[in-house]
Amino acid sequence: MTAVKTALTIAGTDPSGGAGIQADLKTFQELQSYGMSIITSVVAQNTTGVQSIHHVPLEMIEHQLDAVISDIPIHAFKTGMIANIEMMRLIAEKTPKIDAPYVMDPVMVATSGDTLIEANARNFLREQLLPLTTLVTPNIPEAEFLIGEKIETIDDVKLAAALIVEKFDAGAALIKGGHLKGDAIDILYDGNVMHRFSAKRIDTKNTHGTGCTYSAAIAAFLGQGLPLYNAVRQAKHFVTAAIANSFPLGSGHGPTNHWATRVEKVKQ
Ligand SMILES: Nc1ncnc2c1ncn2[C@@H]1O[C@H](COP(=O)(O)OP(=O)(O)O)[C@@H](O)[C@H]1O
Ligand SMILES: Cc1ncc(COP(=O)(O)O)c(N)n1
Repeated sequence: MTAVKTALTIAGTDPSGGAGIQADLKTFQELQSYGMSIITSVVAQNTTGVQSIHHVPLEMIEHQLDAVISDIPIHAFKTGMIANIEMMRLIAEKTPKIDAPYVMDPVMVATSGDTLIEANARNFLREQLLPLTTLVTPNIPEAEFLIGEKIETIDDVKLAAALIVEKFDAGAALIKGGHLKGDAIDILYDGNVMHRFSAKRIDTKNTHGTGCTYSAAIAAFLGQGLPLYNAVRQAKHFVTAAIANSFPLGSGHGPTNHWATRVEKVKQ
């Protein structure tokens, strides 16, 4: 029996390697989980933006899910880009069969500003998928959509995190402060306690894929058996190092740099 833990991502692709499935698999690998992937949409994108999107036929998404679920134990999984209601419905049907933590990155808009999910799918995500999650990880614009209010201060962030758990029934909420001013402060509400994770803001435009990397790291750590707080703490350390080591690849928002993050883990 091997001690290796598996992590599965269900998401869209990024051929330029910075976000989506590619970022998730790189993160799983760096964190020594065995990475697996279900592709929902093939996205032609790079550091400057999204050029076109091809949705994988629903039946093929189902076959990919069945192939993995029927054969391999899944210790944790995450979802990223799920573009439309039909895909969401399929995922809502299939994933309860997976007895493992579920981290949802409610991807709506890429760092470049391009929209990645259909407008009518947002409500479905909030109403049908959120209650299935162990943790949802919205950035500020995504959290604003989920609660239907503007978020400007850390107090607003805390209120939003509480609402997402108590009103919309997410298992826990981690709201990421990358889009606010000042230090990069994220708030985790686990249904009981409000936790705060803070890092110095790094002066860089190379933030393509930060959200994907962060949620993939959390999923990997949960799959390795860490409790939620500890998984987020390790993942925050990992994503901050990946941003600090990012580099100006391409002419737009460069990617975070996973392989330069081989740093010692923080003491819990
Ligand atoms: N410039 C930055 N310096 C340090 N941390 C950052 C920076 N930008 C984002 N982060 C952190 O990266 C993680 C991803 O956040 P964010 O960029 O808001 O997500 P998304 O990619 O979904 O928009 C969070 O932990 C956030 O605090
Ligand atoms: C397929 C896919 N999924 C997600 C993102 C969001 O990336 P970011 O972390 O930069 O917001 C993306 N650009 N492409």
